[in-house]
Amino acid sequence: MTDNQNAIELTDVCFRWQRNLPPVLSIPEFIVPRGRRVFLYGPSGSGKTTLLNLLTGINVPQAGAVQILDTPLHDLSGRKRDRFRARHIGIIFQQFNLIPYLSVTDNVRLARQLAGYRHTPQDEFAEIFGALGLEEDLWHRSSHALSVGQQQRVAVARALINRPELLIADEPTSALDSDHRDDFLQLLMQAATERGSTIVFVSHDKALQHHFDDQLDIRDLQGEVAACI
Ligand SMILES: Nc1ncnc2c1ncn2[C@@H]1O[C@H](COP(=O)(O)OP(=O)(O)OP(=O)(O)O)[C@@H](O)[C@H]1O
Repeated sequence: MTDNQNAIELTDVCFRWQRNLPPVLSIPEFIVPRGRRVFLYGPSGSGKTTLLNLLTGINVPQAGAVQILDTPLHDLSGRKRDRFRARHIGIIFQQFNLIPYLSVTDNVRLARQLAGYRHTPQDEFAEIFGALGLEEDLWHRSSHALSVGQQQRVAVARALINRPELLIADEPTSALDSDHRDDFLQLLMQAATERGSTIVFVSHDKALQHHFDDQLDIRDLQGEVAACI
């Protein structure tokens, strides 16, 4: 392993969902330097979520290298990838994936436990909840009893509690009205920037792209990869 300045390095990646189908992703090279904030867009079905699944090690490509934070995910077992993801990557899903019967705090605590931390000082929860504007009277409420905007903030708190080097977000604003999207994104960016996280953010909403350093069409990543032909 080499210590370099890139958070993400994909080389000659080929990914198919099924052997007899054409590849969904054929990416000669994709590099994101550490601390960079990338807005990723492209038409429906173009492979954005599939790419995020490779970056988080949920899936591995049939060919090529996926090097994340100096770690070759393509060489790791599923169990080691799960462990790496829990410790180093924060993920915000489109549907949030909160556990409805757990409280706000316990939803976030779960991310700490999955990453192997046995104890989390209350201050750490208070800090991230405060940064995201989650008032104290919500901290012990079940997440099913929250508004969509509140659930979204809890999902961000859960993604950031382990101070992840890499933050991955898949359409996290699609359930918000346009008035709340910019506010939400500002909170998200501020909290992530304070933690020095690299961000890859997928959205169809081009109005959000000015918050980011780079705007990238996934179709521009695709190219010829020998193992894919
Ligand atoms: N689990 C799966 N099994 C087989 N094919 C899949 C699977 N998931 C996605 N696909 C296919 O892979 C292609 C890319 O899908 P993906 O979800 O990555 O696109 P997307 O760009 O994220 O789309 P959207 O903007 O609609 O969310 C599509 O043709 C889709 O049908």
